[in-house]
Amino acid sequence: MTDSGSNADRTSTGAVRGAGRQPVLSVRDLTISYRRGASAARAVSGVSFDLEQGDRVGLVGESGSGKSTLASAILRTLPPNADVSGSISLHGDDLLAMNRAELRRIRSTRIARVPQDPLGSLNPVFPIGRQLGDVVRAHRRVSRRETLALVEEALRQVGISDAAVKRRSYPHELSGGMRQRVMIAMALINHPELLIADEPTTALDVTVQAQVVELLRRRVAESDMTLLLISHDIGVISELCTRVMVMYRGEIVEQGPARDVLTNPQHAYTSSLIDAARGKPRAHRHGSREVTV
Ligand SMILES: Nc1ncnc2c1ncn2[C@@H]1O[C@H](COP(=O)(O)OP(=O)(O)OP(=O)(O)O)[C@@H](O)[C@H]1O
Repeated sequence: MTDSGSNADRTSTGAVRGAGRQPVLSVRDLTISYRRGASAARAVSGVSFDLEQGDRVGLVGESGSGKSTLASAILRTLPPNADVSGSISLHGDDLLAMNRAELRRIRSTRIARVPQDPLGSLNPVFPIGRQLGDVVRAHRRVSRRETLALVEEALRQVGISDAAVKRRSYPHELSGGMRQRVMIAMALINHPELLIADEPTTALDVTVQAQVVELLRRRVAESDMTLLLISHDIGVISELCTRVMVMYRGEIVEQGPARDVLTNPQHAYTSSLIDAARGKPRAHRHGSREVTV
């Protein structure tokens, strides 16, 4: 991850590591506003960063800081009332200029998403195996038999050992943890370069959360994938991420190696987030504004 616009100063380490290679994702001066009637509210303000191959970057920040807006811009799923300026490129390809057909081609094969709510993302009327198979066949010319083999392999890779049976299950027949495993299988089945996970464990029981975090960690490491993980949970970030970006009111206010940011935060807001995660909420000053987390 290289810094290009943040006001934190230790992010240059990523720039050295990525020198000479094209980043997987490059975001430059990204600004996003939502139109509401005659007015507009800015949700993301002049954000710039790079993600290099294999980077696992945690995006943290309080509710409303712009994390999901940033992720939606990268996924090209912003609502029609969003105005975007700046640039986002995926291995040099201009994501913001892509038309629908181009976006269909890159979704799942180059960029994929693990959602917060698997139930809302799965189709209730089809077995999960069929839904995984549809994702494969949307992008590859493979026989039914090959599709089935790929689906069962994908399910086994996320720890679903009785894949031949489980693939016939409907979403409502599975537990929340199982459904999230299915979503991870679906996100990875076409080997994307970049995985965006938006609060992937928030909707799960605490015990299942740990298993899903471990699964994500293993699968991302096995495939040397680039990960952008949005989370409020500093614990999840420290388990999964090598680097951290902190968003505050639409800006990236701090970024750097996870160990440095989480043990020695430079920005008062980041300290508050870490204290909040340790159960020590407190108020601090940010600029002229009083903030409580
Ligand atoms: N569709 C929309 N229309 C108008 N404003 C929106 C829309 N979506 C988000 N916003 C506003 O944009 C700002 C950033 O919201 P966003 O959801 O990106 O933050 P977030 O950091 O992801 O928050 P959370 O952690 O609660 O998901 C907020 O002020 C929010 O109210």
